[in-house]
Amino acid sequence: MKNARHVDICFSPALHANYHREGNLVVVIDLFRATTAIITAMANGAKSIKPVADIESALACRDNGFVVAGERNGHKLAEFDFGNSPLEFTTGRIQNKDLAITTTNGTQAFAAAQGQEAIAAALINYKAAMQYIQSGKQDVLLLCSGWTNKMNIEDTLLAGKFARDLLAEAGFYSTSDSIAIAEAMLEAAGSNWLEFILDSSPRLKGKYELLKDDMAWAMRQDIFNVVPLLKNDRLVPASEY
Ligand SMILES: O=C(O)[C@H](CS(=O)(=O)O)OP(=O)(O)O
Repeated sequence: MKNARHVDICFSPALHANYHREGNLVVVIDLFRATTAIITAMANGAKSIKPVADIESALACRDNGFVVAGERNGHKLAEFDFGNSPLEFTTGRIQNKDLAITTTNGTQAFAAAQGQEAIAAALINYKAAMQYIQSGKQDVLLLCSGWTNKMNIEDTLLAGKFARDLLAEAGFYSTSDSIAIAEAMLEAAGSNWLEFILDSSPRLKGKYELLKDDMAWAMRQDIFNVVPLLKNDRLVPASEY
């Protein structure tokens, strides 16, 4: 379709090479919790955020003046200043700081997107991320961080919401089965995503006590208008949307 923009969903960073299209915009999604945490940190004044795939490289960033955030399997790592809870990134702790962050899944998705135009998206910056996507001309790849290279429910729901809203507009199309899968899940979830997620995912139900405040934060829509944009190896604010 001439001039129309293709929309696709990749359910895991491990599948990224199969979905990549030259020059596409990669929208990295990690609702629980990496992109929600990154957006919160940037909205609260972080100067830049460097997603780092491995623990040693993230810690080494301290030598270059970064504060560091590190999490694996939901738990903050020893020696790090922050874990992966968005609620930790308060203005008092993060304003004017350069942050390096490594997490179980989200920072692996940014590693897959390295060298491409990539933004961080969540529900908390949904409208701003949509406006950023709409303002471009490229094909769009919604890249779910998933869980340890597998598909997960929460990122699929959010990717389905972006896809549905983009495809409702003129100028976007898709040929991908991923869209039908994500939209069917979105339909099944109805309006109470958190209830649906907890009912459907033993993994997240088991983590509910640990993550419940962060999950509630992640479910809030459009509280920030910042869009973190990957420039070289760091996320910086795109313009305000
Ligand atoms: O801590 C997180 O939010 C997750 C790990 S898990 O799903 O809780 O095990 O990391 P993320 O990279 O944000 O998916």
